Parts: sequence; structure tokens; C-alpha cells
Amino acid sequence: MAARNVERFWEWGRKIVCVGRNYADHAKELGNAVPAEPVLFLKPPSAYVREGAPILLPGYCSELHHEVELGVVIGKAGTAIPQAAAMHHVAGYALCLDMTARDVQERCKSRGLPWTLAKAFNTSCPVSDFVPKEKIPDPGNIRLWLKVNEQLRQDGSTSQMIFSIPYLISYISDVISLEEGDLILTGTPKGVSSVQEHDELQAGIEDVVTMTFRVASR
Ligand SMILES: CC(=O)CC(=O)C(=O)O
Ligand SMILES: [Mg+2]
Repeated sequence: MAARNVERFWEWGRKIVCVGRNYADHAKELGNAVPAEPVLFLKPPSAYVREGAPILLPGYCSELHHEVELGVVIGKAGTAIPQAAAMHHVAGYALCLDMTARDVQERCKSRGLPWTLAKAFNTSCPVSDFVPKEKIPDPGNIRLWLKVNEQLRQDGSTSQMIFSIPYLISYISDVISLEEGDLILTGTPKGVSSVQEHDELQAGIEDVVTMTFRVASR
């Protein structure tokens, strides 16, 4: 069998581990408490969508939100990885959107139900090209931005994250072993807002990588 290339991690069928409420200003804008420990949820590999294909509005959602996030691509498997060794397990990064059916999430929250329908639907994880680790020497201090129809909606820095990337890798891998090709979404800064059919979303990690997606109905 030909060796698989981590640069095409989205084709591997590996898990996507997402961190919620990792930026205090975003937790605040949604009226959520700032967490004492990371809030985790999962997306399946079927959530991936690549540039050229649309983000599909789930039929049961009336308020689809964008969340721009730094994605961390795992290059070396591990369980209970110590923080000091965490960055040795990183192959690189990707620009990601954590598309969220916000109305559905609010209903789930009020009923104490899991967020699966709100977070894990097909095309809920638009993802950029792979960014090799060397291109982002300080992932804890880099700008993330997102425009909808050319209007800037999100503009934050990973320096605002509550839990650092090494802490997240250590925390997650203590509970869920990380494998090569897994992706960690590290949370979103403030400015999330709803998108409609035909909207154009442009996002970037500083000027390192950008991507553009359109929203379409199913
Ligand atoms: C409230 C959320 O949807 C949490 C989340 O995904 C985040 O990035 O924060
Ligand atoms: Mg998110």
C-alpha cells in the first residue's frame, strides 16, 4: 500500500477534536461562562469540506454561524502526552471553520442534550490546505480573520486563547488517544455571526494561508 501523506490529512478518516469556549471574548458574546477546563466535542471526518465545494445549510437549521479557528494537525500518535513533549506531536496546522447550527445548539443546551446535530453535520468543517509546522513558528500568537461578503466579522489572535496548544494536546490525549492525521480545532475568537445561502466566506491565518467558501442549500 502506498504511504499516506499527512498533508492530505482530511482524506484519512481520522477524528476531529474540537475545543469550545477557548476565548473569553467569544464565551462572553454568547453568554457562556469562561471554563475552568477545556470544553470538548467531536466532528466526524464526513464534516470535512474543501475549497471548491459549498458549505451546505442543514435543512433543520435557521441560524448557521461561522467560527474561524486554528487547526492543529497531529503528526505522531500519543496517549497522555506531557505538555513539554506536546509540540513534537504536531505535524502542522490548517485554517478551519467550525460551522455551527446555533439555533439547534441553543435548543440542545437548554434541554441538556449533546451538540451533535449543531456541530457534526456534513460540511461543518471547511478546511484549508495543510500548513507545515515551520511556517507558523509561534502558533500561540498568530492572527485569525474571517470576512463575510468582504465585511470583516472575526479578527482575533491565538494569543487570546485560554488554554495553550501544548495544554490542549496533553489534556485531550489523556482522555482520547491522538493519532497521526487527527485534527484539533482550538476554539474561536469573538465575532461569530450568521450566514445565508449564496454568502461568500473568506478566512485567513494572518497571510500564511487563506480560503474561500460559498454557502448553499442542500
Ligand atoms: C459555543 C461554541 O459553539 C463553542 C465553540 O465551538 C467555540 O469555538 O468556542
Ligand atoms: Mg468552535
